[in-house]
Amino acid sequence: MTRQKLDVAALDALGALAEARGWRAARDAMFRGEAINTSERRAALHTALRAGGSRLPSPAPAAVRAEVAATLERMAHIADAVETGETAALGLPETVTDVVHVGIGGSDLGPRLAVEALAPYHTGRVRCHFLPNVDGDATSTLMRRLDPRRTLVLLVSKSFGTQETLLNGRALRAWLVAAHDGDAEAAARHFIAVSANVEAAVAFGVPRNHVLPMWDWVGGRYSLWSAVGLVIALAVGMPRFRELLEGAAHMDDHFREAPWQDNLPVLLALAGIWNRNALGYPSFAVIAYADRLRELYAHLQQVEMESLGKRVRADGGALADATVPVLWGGVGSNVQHAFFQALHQGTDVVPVDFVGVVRPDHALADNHDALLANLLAQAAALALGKTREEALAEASAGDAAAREALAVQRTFPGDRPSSVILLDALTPHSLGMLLALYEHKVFVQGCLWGVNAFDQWGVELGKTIASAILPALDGDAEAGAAFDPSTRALIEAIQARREAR
Ligand SMILES: O=P(O)(O)OC[C@H]1O[C@](O)(CO)[C@@H](O)[C@@H]1O
Repeated sequence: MTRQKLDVAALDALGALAEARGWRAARDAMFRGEAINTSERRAALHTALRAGGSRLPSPAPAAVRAEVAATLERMAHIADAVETGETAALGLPETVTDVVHVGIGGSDLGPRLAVEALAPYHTGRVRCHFLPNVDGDATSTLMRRLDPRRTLVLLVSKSFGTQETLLNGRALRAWLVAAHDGDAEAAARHFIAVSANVEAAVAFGVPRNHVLPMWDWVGGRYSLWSAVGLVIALAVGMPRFRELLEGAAHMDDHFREAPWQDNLPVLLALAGIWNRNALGYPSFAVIAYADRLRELYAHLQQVEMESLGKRVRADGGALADATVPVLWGGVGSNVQHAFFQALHQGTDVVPVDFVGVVRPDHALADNHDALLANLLAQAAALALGKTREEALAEASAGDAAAREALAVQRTFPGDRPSSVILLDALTPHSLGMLLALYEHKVFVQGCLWGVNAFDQWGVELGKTIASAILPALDGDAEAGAAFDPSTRALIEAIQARREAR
């Protein structure tokens, strides 16, 4: 259900634009595995990862489908072994009670969201922990709390070159080696890696038969459907993981079959384009009225902003329009008591996607009714607002001038757009559908804006500078001299305070 500020004529014009930009041909090229990620000369074939759950024949290359099937089999062996406690047969530790998933960005956000969202489906065989950040706080806390002999570490990095992941991996390796009295081989049994760079994972010390593949045709932010999602399979079991894939595949089928007028990803995309380009709204919020979807907006931040945060067209030409709005969000009803004031009466209009769940996984019906009532109320309040006359009728105290002043404060402009997405229940299947819905929304917007939604050159510069700063922080004066005055001053301030201790 949407309350977008679009009339039929505007929607038809946007649909005609999508048709003129060839969204259907572009979509089919993606599903076929053409190199649509032109700057990296790669396919974007995340849909092939879930094609097994599709009703439609997959146009992805047979070799790709075979690799996907083989990898799913390997994941199933591992997940089944963890569930039955027969891990030793796979060269893993005899007992596994805890799994630490080490990875960042796309190698973290999607899997973490899914593991949290599917809590009622957890088998309970293992506890799952996530270690995305290079901040040593979380790493050292985990090393204090967990029993290394019963811990399985998943090193998840498409490139196997990500600083945060490698540093945490090294810290955990040292912890495991120490727990095995210096026996590196025994410690290596605790590692599984998921990477497109198998040789780097092996060089790190992960046994070759513990490395699951990734491929250059899967973007990090689209990778939870691959072995990157092994932690999901460990948490909920492989049959549930396959249901997640199936849900996504059903959304793929809908995206492939439905005309734009009925096509949910296309309609979401067109509403977003209208809000951004016709109405000029600079941001967009996703509010889930479900605690278990608390990480949804964070995952979508990467899916939308890393994909569409581009300032030139895929062919290098200048863009005609602004691209991705800032995506932010949180969990309702908590955020009603935080930033909703600004959504209702602030000077900027922020379109909202409300995500709700009709049937909860608990018996507290009163709580759930209140949750849904809040969702519906917020969408209605944003749309309808409250006129000055209505506010005036409510203001009883004081003289006419005071009542008038109060009424102005209590007026809501309304006419603020939102969409409501309701899941029947939060299951592996519906979660798969929801996440694929947004992936395809992004695809359509990329198509209309003419940008490459599958590269992310904008994250490279900071990484390069951080590598160069490291030796300067360690006291290499020559390295420090190369930086701009602000960076130099900050490095010196940090060094001075370290020395002062
Ligand atoms: O899986 P990797 O190679 O460690 O990369 C992690 C993340 O880093 C990024 O490249 C951005 O820094 C993301 O696109 C990616 O999901």
